[in-house]
Amino acid sequence: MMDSGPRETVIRVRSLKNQFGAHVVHENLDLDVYRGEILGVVGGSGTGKSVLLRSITGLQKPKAGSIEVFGVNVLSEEESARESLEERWGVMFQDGALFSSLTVRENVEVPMRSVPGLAPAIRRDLADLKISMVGLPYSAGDKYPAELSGGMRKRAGLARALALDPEIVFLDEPTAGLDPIGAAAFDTLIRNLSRSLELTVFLVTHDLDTLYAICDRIAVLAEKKVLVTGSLEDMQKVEHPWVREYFHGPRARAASETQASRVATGEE
Ligand SMILES: Nc1ncnc2c1ncn2[C@@H]1O[C@H](COP(=O)(O)OP(=O)(O)OP(=O)(O)O)[C@@H](O)[C@H]1O
Repeated sequence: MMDSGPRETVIRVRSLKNQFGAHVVHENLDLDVYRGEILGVVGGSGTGKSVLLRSITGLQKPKAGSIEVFGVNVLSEEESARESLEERWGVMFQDGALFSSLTVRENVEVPMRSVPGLAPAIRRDLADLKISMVGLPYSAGDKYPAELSGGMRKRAGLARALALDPEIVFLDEPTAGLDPIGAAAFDTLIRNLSRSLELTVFLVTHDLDTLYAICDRIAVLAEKKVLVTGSLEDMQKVEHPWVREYFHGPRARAASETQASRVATGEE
């Protein structure tokens, strides 16, 4: 992330509450996301990482609180304001969430269909551009999701998330289910796209390698809220039991060593 001058908050969550029946998932949750950063959102299973992502993107109506994206209140705005906001972000769900009956190119074209006056031929060319941006071969555009590997499907999902040139992308466990080499390649792709397109990335992950390799900042969900935010270094000092176990455990050490060797061998 470029770190020059004061940081611009692009997502501001305050006093968020989410509840399903008697089960309170979030209570008094606050979070700021800054322009251009890659924020890694971590936490134990069921702490509500996906629910947070869904709340911010308007897919889950919270019980209480406020959510502003680019200064617009996601929860109370009129439909038209919300729609124009939705053009400024893209979402990639875990399995890519592609339409199985559409080719990759047609999937990437879906969000573009809402843009008035965009001729089909231009839409097609733009979709091909997005497909190549995520490192898929040109031929992938004509394939159906079932014909692709898991890693390629994720790339296709990312291409669709990038369809409208968003300023923010939300990624829900992008490397889940990928082998380590595929996961590392996906991390590199996210980082390179984030830098070249000046994207803000909200990234839900369990993957410590991803945190070490590409995240500028980490937000830990625990005890129904964002317990702490900061750098990896900051996380080392947090005394909370889950945070200690997560960032001091053997997997964290392995991830830290992997990243150190990547830097040493110039892969970084
Ligand atoms: N639509 C829903 N109805 C009822 N409960 C829900 C719903 N969506 C989520 N929950 C519950 O909210 C809690 C948080 O779910 P969420 O999927 O956000 O967790 P998570 O932190 O992303 O977990 P994981 O790391 O396992 O993916 C869980 O207990 C889940 O069962």
